Amino acid sequence: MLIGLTGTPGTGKTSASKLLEKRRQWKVIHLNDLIKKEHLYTEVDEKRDSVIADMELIRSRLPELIDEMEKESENKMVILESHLSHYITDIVIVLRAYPPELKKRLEKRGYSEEKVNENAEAESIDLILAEAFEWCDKVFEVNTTGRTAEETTGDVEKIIDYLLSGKEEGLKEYSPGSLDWIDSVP
Ligand SMILES: Nc1ncnc2c1ncn2[C@@H]1O[C@H](COP(=O)(O)OP(=O)(O)O)[C@@H](O)[C@H]1O
Repeated sequence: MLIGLTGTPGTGKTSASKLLEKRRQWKVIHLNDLIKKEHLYTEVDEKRDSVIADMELIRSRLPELIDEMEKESENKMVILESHLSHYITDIVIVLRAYPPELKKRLEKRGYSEEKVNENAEAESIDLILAEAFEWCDKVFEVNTTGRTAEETTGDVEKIIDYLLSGKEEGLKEYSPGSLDWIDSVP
């Protein structure tokens, strides 16, 4: 089973996925690292200090890698961690953070004011969640606001355990669409 872990930068995808690798030995593909390592991008965006991912190349590279990892994975489950993962997976967990809190996290990470505001703005209009609805069959939402990275990891772990056991009815608390942060960014 392939599960996407997506969300605006700073919502905690890397922290949660790394904790799950440690805690549960689950297999995780950190897609943004793979894109850079295997040059799966078309160009470098100097201004934004990022790369423009080549989705065709990524889509052609992932099946083989996922196959390999599913074979190594005891429960055949692989997490694809990236703010792009909802373009690839059918099932996705969207991490959310109240934009003013998200801004603090990104400022702490040393992002430029422009990049902080751009991401806070995207989070306030539910951009990633809307894309996830468009691209994915199953969407779950985890609000990380005011919680620790460990608590967020526990939420993600609970969703995945329920999915693995086929008991999705227990995941009502993670149904998306209850957050409205449209007015949270001046
Ligand atoms: N509830 C939370 N869940 C995840 N990360 C959190 C949380 N609260 C604060 N953080 C902090 O926010 C930052 C999230 O960074 P990271 O995991 O790299 O996010 P992403 O991979 O989504 O860009 C980390 O410094 C983390 O410690």
